[in-house]
Amino acid sequence: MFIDSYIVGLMRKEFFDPLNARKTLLVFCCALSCVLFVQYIFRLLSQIKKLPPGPWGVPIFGYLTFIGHEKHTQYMKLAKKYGALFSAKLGAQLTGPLWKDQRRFLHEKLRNFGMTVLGNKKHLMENRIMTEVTELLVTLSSVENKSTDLSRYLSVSVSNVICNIIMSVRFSIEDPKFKRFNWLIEEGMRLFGEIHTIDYIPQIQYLPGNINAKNKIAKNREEMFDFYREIIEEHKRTFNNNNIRDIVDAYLAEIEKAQAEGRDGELFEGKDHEIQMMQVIADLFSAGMETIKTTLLWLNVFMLRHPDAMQRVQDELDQVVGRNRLPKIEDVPYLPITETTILEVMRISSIVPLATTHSPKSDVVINGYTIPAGSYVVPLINSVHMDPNLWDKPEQFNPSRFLDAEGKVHKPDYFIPFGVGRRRCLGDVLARMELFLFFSSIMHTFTIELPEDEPMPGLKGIIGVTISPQAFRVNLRPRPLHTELANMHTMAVC
Ligand code: HEM
Repeated sequence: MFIDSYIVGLMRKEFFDPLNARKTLLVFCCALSCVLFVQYIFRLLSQIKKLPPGPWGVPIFGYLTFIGHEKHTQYMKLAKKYGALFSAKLGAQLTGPLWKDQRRFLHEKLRNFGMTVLGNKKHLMENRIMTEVTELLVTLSSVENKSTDLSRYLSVSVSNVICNIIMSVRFSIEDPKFKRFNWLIEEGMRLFGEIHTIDYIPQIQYLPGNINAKNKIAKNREEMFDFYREIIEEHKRTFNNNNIRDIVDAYLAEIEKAQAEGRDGELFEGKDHEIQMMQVIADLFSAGMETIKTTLLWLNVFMLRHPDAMQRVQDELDQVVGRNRLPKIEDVPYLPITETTILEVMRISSIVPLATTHSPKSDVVINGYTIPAGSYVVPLINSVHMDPNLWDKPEQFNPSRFLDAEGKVHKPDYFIPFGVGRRRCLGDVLARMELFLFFSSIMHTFTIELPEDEPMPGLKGIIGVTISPQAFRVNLRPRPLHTELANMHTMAVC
């Protein structure tokens, strides 16, 4: 109302005196800017008042300059200071329908390949994983009683599980393609970590260091895509709609169906089908490989540091599974000590300390605070897992905290290694199967010991996309074997 009447007055004066009118216009613009600025400040202040408490930071960058490399540790300090729900100005981004379509599609296909806890199909996945577990045990038995770095053996076995599901490919440990592939992924994760601030302030992507990193990422991505392209071409040559072998085949079938129905222009929002497919393959591979390998490494670190806990797992396996076979998924309900050991290592290591960035589409009110539409919401997994109000002595390794009074496994709602809500981990079922089968089989076949002159691995992790343990070595002492395991060892000796 005030501004409208101001404009009317100005128009009249300008009509009679053109020289003065310019000055008046200038004054008007200044006054209008002041009014708008004051309005903006009022709106901002009232918005800030409704936000959860948090640090102010500095203009433009907000709190970003204070976060540093150890984001999760810094956020944990803020959570201690400001409470479970706090805000820090960093930026904003929204997700779109393409993600939803891809997630729905992948979820359904992964279930078809056995990523399910129910029905007959669960054995499909178990069989795929056990092929790799057995192969790993055979390889490890050739290095038993020698100081060994488990990381490279686990890398290839875990990669083979996910590669098999995605594109029916297996690698051998010495395969130069596999080594290069692994190197590209590791470098990609390191480079992404280096330039993560671009997500919040896109303008800084043009700084020389960031341009270099972005160019390297693009070059590496192209090299990986060349490999995927070859795989897709091979799948196209051998495609049979009645025998869908893996995720690549499932995508090819979907594209063929969309073409037949005349809606291929709509598929993946009309984006290039092959590029979409390759991106999904790349994402699934990196999400499904690094996480499992890292958790298995932490399991070994904790077993080295707590031989009594390892002994309890082995005693339980001997009693329930016996010495004639390897553990199976159907044994899980009878192996609470083994299961809670895995859960406790997942809690205490929180290998994915921050979940992905979520973003509400409209304003959301929580505990009286308003989270504005489009703001970043980052669940702090490790803060929740280390909260002394939720866990008794959270710094201590104690698998029995997951056991109830009757000795049954109990997972509280605030145990969230796979995140929460609609963006919860897509691979949680596969992850739980893999962790159980790999860990229990290694424990059943070997005792993990620290080689002479090797330091005990510490708990301070290396920060990348996941938090992984520092390099360490183990001695694998074989455990007395019968039938199935004995045959496996004979194979290794041959
Ligand atoms: C110990 C193993 C794993 C852990 C701790 C883990 C953890 C997580 C977490 C915390 C998220 C983000 C969830 C959120 O933002 O709320 C996530 C997302 C995701 N994970 Fe996992 N994950 C594991 C294994 C796997 C495996 C084996 C796969 C392969 C199929 C996988 C595929 C994915 C995908 C595709 C997403 C993105 C989901 C989306 O954005 O909709 N993860 N994971």
